[in-house]
Amino acid sequence: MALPKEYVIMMRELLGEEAEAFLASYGEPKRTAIRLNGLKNQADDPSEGSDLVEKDKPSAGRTFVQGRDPVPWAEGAYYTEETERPGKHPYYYAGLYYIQEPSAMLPAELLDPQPGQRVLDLCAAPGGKSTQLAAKLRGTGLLVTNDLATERTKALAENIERAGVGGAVVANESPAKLAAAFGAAFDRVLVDAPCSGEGMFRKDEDMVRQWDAKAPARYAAMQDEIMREAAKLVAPGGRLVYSTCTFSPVENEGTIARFLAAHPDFDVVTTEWPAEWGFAPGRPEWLTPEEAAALGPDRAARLAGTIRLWPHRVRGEGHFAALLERAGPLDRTASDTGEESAPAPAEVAERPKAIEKASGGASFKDAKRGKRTATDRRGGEAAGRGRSPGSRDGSGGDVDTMARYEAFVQESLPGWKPPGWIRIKGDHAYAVSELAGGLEGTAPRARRLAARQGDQASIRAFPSARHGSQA
Ligand SMILES: C[S@@+](CC[C@H](N)C(=O)[O-])C[C@H]1O[C@@H](n2cnc3c(N)ncnc32)[C@H](O)[C@@H]1O
Repeated sequence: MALPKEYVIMMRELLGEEAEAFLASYGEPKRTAIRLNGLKNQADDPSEGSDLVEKDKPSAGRTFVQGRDPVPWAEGAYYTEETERPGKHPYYYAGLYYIQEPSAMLPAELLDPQPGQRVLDLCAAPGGKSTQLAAKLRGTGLLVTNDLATERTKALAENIERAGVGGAVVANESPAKLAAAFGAAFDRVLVDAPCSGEGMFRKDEDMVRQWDAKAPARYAAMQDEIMREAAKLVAPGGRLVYSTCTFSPVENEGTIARFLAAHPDFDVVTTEWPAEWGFAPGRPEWLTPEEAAALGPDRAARLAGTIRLWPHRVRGEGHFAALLERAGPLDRTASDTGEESAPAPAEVAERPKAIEKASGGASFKDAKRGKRTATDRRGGEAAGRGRSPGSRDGSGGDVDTMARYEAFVQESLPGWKPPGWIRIKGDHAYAVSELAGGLEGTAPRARRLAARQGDQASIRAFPSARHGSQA
């Protein structure tokens, strides 16, 4: 593979004696893998949860991975051959697995969301890490999955839907707008940042063509801005993973150093991994003198707790990941185990102040009182009485669709309650998680975002259950 000259010089300077082994890795095949979707590869006994790989009765997805090498750092992930085409298999279209580069599976593992938590994936498209995070939530809690690029967000929404994710909200917003809408509401935040992509040269030769020596500095400025907003979204005691698929220090240790210097309430969490996986520590000595001075020697040394994945050391492509924690007690509103269902609106008494504030307070009080808007109905309640079929409800929903949805539930699913409140969008009915209260139905600002979307989804709420127009 022909690498840019300046890139080779830069990597030789960084890696010294190790550079030859690193450069030789470009002659090796790229690493490929799939990750079983824990939300769909259920074992026969539902009480067995999503601990699927150890079970005796293989689901269709598990049959597909039999005999393959597991990716050791990722739950339910297996290497594939470079020549295979798992994207053409019906199981892929059924959402039984997701095709994901093995190193790219590390950030979600590091973030390690627990069932019941509120999780934000800020730069999420096309959704590899979001689907992984969703599987870890096991249908509980809330996943807000966002990307700034509209076209990419459409692919993200499709992947979330194919994976059968419940309780998710897909957003197409700037981090600043999300920070204004939600505040510090998330237990876990992932920033899988746009980057110069040096770690993906073997996987995607377009990345080689697009690279130039100024790219790392350009991306670093973008990363600083995203991280500034991301910090506002992390709850006290919450965790933030920052990851890239590049090697340049200014986008990795540099971004974390600049972030920590500006956010004394965040610190690096050091994790330990089996030596045979080949993970390497971050390199504080690669900071610029300015970055090092702004952070101070003690905090700079903490950067050794970040993780570098080098293609000549791990069975995967190039990656960087940093696990950060915000100081303070984590004030969980959902249960720690997350096994209980989400509270009904009248019970959401311990909703974080940040959401309450962002939603203007009044609507939250309405929710506490059990008052509902036109789109905030549970199955079985009457819809659109006194309104002509086809007229719009309060936030762009179609009253006729709501009526057909309710008739369908009454006739075909008597007694069934959706696991959230119902929002009508076009000819679909979505059950929106109660934990998304700051976004839909309670937050006037965020509701405006959703309402102005036209046919370009700005915010799409994904259901735990979804019913088409035949409803
Ligand atoms: C490395 S990719 C994310 C890959 C994704 N996490 C996955 O696992 O499939 C980075 C993403 O950041 C998005 N992006 C770029 N600038 C952004 C910004 N300011 N805010 C949010 N997302 C942004 C890009 O559109 C791109 O989809």
